[in-house]
Amino acid sequence: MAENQNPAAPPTPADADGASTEHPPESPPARHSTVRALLRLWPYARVARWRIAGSVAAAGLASLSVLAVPMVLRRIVDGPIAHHDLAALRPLIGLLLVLGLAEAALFYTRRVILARPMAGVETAMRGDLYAKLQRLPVSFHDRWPSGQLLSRATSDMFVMRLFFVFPLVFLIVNSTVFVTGTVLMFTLDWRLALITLVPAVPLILYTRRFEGNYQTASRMAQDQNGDLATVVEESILGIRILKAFGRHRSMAEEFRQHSGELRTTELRKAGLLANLWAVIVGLPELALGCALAVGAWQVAEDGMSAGTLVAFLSTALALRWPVESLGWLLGFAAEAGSAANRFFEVMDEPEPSSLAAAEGAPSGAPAADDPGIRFTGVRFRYPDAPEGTPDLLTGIDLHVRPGETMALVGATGCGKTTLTALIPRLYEATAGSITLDGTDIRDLSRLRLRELVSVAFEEPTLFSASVRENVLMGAPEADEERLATALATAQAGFVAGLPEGADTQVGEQGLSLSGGQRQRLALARAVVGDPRFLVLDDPLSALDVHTEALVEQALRTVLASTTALVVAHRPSTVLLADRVALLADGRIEAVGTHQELLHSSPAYRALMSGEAAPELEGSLPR
Ligand SMILES: Nc1ncnc2c1ncn2[C@@H]1O[C@H](COP(=O)(O)OP(=O)(O)OP(=O)(O)O)[C@@H](O)[C@H]1O
Repeated sequence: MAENQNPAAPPTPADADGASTEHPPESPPARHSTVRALLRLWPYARVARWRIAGSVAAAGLASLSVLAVPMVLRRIVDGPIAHHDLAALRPLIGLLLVLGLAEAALFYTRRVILARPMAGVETAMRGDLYAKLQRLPVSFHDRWPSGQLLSRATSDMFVMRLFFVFPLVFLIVNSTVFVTGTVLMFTLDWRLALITLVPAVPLILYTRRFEGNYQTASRMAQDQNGDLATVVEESILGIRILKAFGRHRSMAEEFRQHSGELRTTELRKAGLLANLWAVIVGLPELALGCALAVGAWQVAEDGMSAGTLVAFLSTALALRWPVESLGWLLGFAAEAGSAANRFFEVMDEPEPSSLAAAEGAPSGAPAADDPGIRFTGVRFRYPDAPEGTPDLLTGIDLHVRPGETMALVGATGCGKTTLTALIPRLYEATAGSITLDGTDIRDLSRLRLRELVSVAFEEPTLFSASVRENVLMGAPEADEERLATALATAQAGFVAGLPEGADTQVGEQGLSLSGGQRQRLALARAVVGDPRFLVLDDPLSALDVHTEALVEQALRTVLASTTALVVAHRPSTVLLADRVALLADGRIEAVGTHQELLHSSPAYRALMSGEAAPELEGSLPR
């Protein structure tokens, strides 16, 4: 009896896991989408359908054995007890024992058969979500706070799994038990049954209202949980800045505010549940009291046997759990429904269609009828740019010749990084085309594109892995020699001095290394695959002038066979290039050697005048 007679025992999702999910950028789900959202989970749960059916059957049989007890009691009261026949009592007591043992065994079975397959279902869903997040474009990740995605991949999964293991089974079983018990009550005495069922109508109406309100509150709590996760994540990642600027107090204040909001919502949920509980427990108790009074009067008047009254009351009491559990079962279903909604909000995000389609496209070498990188009429605006703002890139026409290194310069914020991000298709150009050796990048498979183009950004991103693993991300099949050459090209000699050389773990985000060291590893990662096209977004900015000169010298060897576009902020980086392109007002305003542009372009002169050291001018590439 333990499982179904302790309604307070099952954990609510919020109790079980402090941090929940997200903050969907768009509208919250429709109020009554719980069932629809949960139904959409069926393809995942389908694999465990026989287990779910077995669990329902076991729980159903256990509950029915509870309902059989009143019938045995009736026979005991009206038989052996009424006739003082102790010999007839023994088998009936034995039967009660068997029913009790069967119930315990069946409930145990119910738990055991579902636990393992549902853990597998959760793993599959999490795997799909992770894969989807990897496929979604960078513009998606720009919009969605990572804390929100993190909580979707963790606590939401837990809520959904628990729904299948417990509430789903009991929603089915308890409804069946309720119907069976009601029929039994009518069989025993229809008048008492009617009295007992009077509260059903207000209960149903109240429950419907509760469902909508609770779902709204659950969704709000999950969103606030996601916001809270984002704040915690940002304050942990940015702990150095927070400490350096003494901002930990204001961050703590922000945390407290989010935490307080979440607390308020959780209290609201608890209030809604408490009200429902009061109604669900109070009304049936009242009706049962009335039924008891009428029944006792009927027994006194000889209109009913004492055994029937005992059986009726025992049946009504056995139905208390199915009715009372309705509150938290509905609450749990609402939470699981909004968790499922939040899961599908991500899963339904459209993927870049041509990129996805190109997955299966042939990945042969591009046609070389137009060698190099060519931008033709390329326009771009960020999907989340405010309404009415002009396009960031308004018609880029540029040709980087094969084997050439082109520096891209322009005022800060003019779109240099954005332009380079279009080549590996981190963002999709809104118009125009980009070709690599004559092949439109949209016609290349993602794999092929990544093989052809290597990138290194000003902000180097390293992962919690060894130096070797971080560098070889750029060419997993590369051997030791290539690794050593790449490290040498990037002037990453410091690696040899690390405790375990290239096998040294660099810590989360590589924060155990200096900024310049991280940049050099990121550069080594970009060149290790000996890529045909190299996109460098000011990857030497953290290096001192001496090291930068050494890297540049080494890079010349690499760049001799590579077509490269290099965002440059410093004249020293411009020197690396064969030609320079000036980006201004969303267009390429001028192209030429540094010297040519200095003579022909006032804008370029103005841009360089603040930075160009006179001693560099003499050694300009021509
Ligand atoms: N994800 C984004 N969503 C919306 N706008 C963005 C996004 N990233 C950049 N921008 C905006 O696009 C503009 C160009 O940014 P970009 O980083 O390309 O400039 P940049 O020329 O590389 O600048 P810098 O020389 O300072 O590195 C900026 O105004 C920036 O605010």
